[in-house]
Amino acid sequence: MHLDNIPPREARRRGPDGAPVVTASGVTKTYGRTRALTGVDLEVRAGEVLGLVGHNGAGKSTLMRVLAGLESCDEGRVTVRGRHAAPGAAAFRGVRMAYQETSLCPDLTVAENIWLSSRHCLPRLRRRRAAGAAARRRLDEMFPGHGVSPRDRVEDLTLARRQMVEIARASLVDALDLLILDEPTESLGPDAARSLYDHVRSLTARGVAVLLISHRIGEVLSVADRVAVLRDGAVIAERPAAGLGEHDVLTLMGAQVAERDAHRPAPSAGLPADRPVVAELRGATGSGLRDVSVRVGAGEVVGLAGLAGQGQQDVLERLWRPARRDAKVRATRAYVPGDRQRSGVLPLWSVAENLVVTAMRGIARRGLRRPAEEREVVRSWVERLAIRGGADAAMTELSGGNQQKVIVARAFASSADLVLLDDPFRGVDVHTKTGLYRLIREEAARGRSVVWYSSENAEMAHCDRVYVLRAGRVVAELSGDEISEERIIAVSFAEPDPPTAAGRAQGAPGRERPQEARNHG
Ligand SMILES: Nc1ncnc2c1ncn2[C@@H]1O[C@H](COP(=O)(O)OP(=O)(O)OP(=O)(O)O)[C@@H](O)[C@H]1O
Repeated sequence: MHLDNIPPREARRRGPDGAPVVTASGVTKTYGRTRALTGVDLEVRAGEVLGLVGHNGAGKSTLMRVLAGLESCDEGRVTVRGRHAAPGAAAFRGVRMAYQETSLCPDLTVAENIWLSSRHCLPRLRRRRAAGAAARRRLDEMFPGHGVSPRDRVEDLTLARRQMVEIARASLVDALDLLILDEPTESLGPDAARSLYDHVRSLTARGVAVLLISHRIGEVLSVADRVAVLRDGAVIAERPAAGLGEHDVLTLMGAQVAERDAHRPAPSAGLPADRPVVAELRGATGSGLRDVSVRVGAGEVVGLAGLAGQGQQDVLERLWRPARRDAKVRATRAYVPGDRQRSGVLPLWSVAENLVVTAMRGIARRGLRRPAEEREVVRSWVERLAIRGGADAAMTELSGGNQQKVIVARAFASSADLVLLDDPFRGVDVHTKTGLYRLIREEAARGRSVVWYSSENAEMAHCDRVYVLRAGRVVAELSGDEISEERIIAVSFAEPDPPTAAGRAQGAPGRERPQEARNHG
């Protein structure tokens, strides 16, 4: 059967729109002492988008795996179109899931990955070509201008492109009944996210059910027909999205809404002359940067903003490894990488080991480790960031958001004077984010410096100063009241200067860029 030909509704094995596709009844799931789900009742109906929201560790991913037939439950049952189905049963074939961390094999190509997960719908002969063609068609349809070739090795793709392939992979099946999207837009730019939701609408119009998990509550409310709120493993509310406000949802989730905008710095005008500079780039050029000058004062929180892929990671990289003459960094440094699966998490180690690994040296005396002091450091960070799972849990037992908290805690637990953050709060719930903003300001008040790239412009309001980058150049330096989402967007999209001959030769600005690089914001 041809992959891209989703049959017309009457030919599909689905009921009328609105009929339950997958239903969970009294589902309970425990991992050791952790009760991830407690008696969940939830129904996903044909032709609807059901939004699922909840704090980090609420049980969203666990519930998704149970609903997709990938995991068994301890109590309760899951039915597909009214019939009881055991995990792995053929009934789940039309239920597909796109994972937040992606499920792709990094050392295989895009086409090979597609063949692995969709081989039952592909011809046996010339399979690589068929898988490549199907992948390209679906990517073109979902993410115009994606910039992915079926021959690309997944490992070489950016986070955003990997996410696009993951979503396309999930939707490639001969008869899609339910598409589960776990934090699909955390690594995508606004254009790619818009394209995705256009596609979601075309799927629901054909009767496919979509389950959307996201911490971006505004996005959920604008896309979903219904919203279910999961709290500590139980569905505590299920409402139509129309008429629900962001504030209502956050309150149901248990977030302290009033605190959200606290912890903003007092407005300042630029870097005070008397503040020592701990790190500096002077006219940094090459590997993505073009004459970038950036200064970071002691105890300052400096933001890097602009559309994604405009050189922000290169600035962080240059401050992290200041090998060249144009970089002067006096401070000791810690780095929170953007891609936690590739370079952040030490998966075979416990939470405590992951957390203390950078602080160990500072805690040790005469080269000897001090286990009691290490345990105390770990305990205080687990408590401070409310890391669900505890110090002794294996890293892989933690939910995605809690893993991210450990990586942030690891950087701040070190004795580094300068903490470099590469979009660190992806997948972190609103309540935890509030705690992390407070943490950043507290650490800055103690004299620590922070350089922070965020794909969410609103977060930049927590910075003292912000450099906005475009095509590898700093196009604006904002401080105090100038820092606002609107201003950053305006500067990011302002007409670029006409390219110079030298610029054209280097090929940086003024050139057509792929969607992913152009549109993250
Ligand atoms: N394989 C596992 N082993 C042990 N505990 C687990 C495992 N998977 C999940 N858990 C625990 O179950 C709980 C629910 O985790 P889950 O990943 O479902 O949360 P979530 O709502 O998806 O969180 P996030 O928003 O951070 O992704 C957490 O306390 C987590 O530590």
